[in-house]
Amino acid sequence: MRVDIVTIFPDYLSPLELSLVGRARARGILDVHLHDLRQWADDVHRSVDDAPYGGGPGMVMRPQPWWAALTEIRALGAADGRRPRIVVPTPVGRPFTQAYAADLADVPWLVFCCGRYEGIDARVIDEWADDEISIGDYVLAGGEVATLVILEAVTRLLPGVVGNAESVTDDSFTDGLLEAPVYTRPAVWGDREVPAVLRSGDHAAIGRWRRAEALRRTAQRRPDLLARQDQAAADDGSGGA
Ligand SMILES: N#Cc1c(-c2ccc3ccn(Cc4ccncc4)c3c2)n[nH]c1N
Repeated sequence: MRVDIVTIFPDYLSPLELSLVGRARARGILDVHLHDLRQWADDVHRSVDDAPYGGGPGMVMRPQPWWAALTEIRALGAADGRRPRIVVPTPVGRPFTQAYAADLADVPWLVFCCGRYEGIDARVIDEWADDEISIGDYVLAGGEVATLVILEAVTRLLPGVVGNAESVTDDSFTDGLLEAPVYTRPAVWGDREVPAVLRSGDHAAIGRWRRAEALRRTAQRRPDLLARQDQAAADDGSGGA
């Protein structure tokens, strides 16, 4: 997978040199290219923002640098007919979910547009954006953190990245439920003991315990996920969660 990231703060993306994503890059599974938007700004001051039409607080990112940047980046694929999927993190985007991550993990070339200020001129979004994604119902100061979140969730799903493929399929949300609690040694920590079933070696019982715990946790913390499961079950005629 090739990933191009356009930002006025390239250093904000330095975590992509570390850990899971860093290892995927070192192994050639991921090919990340960072671009400073200012290199495309057409004025001597390299300006990327201007006052909003209609007034209001803050500044808006000018269309010209983005248009020039995306035109040049898209042209990289012209010779062999490749076209990138252009992703714009934004507070007004579609919610980012594990299913969305799985969708993006199948895309050979992603381009992330990291906005700042009050956002990017709407004409850029209208023309260029394939996906407008929000990572949650809170307000950030720009798209870089969201790009890191999205890219980590997508990279985990790329073949060969996570050693034990099962740990990806057993993820929270993959089956629509939150994961069961996890434990490791020692068996007793202070006055707390690991549930006996997990040390029983009875894999059927362990599976039942984990499913029950996942359902309990989901009902307690994310009843919306259960409702979604029940609706999906009703739609395909099978039993609920
Ligand atoms: N994904 C995502 C996001 C963002 C986000 C993303 C990109 C930009 C660019 C600029 N801003 C600042 C801003 C813009 C408009 N309104 C308020 C603040 C951003 C926020 N905030 N919250 C999320 N879940």
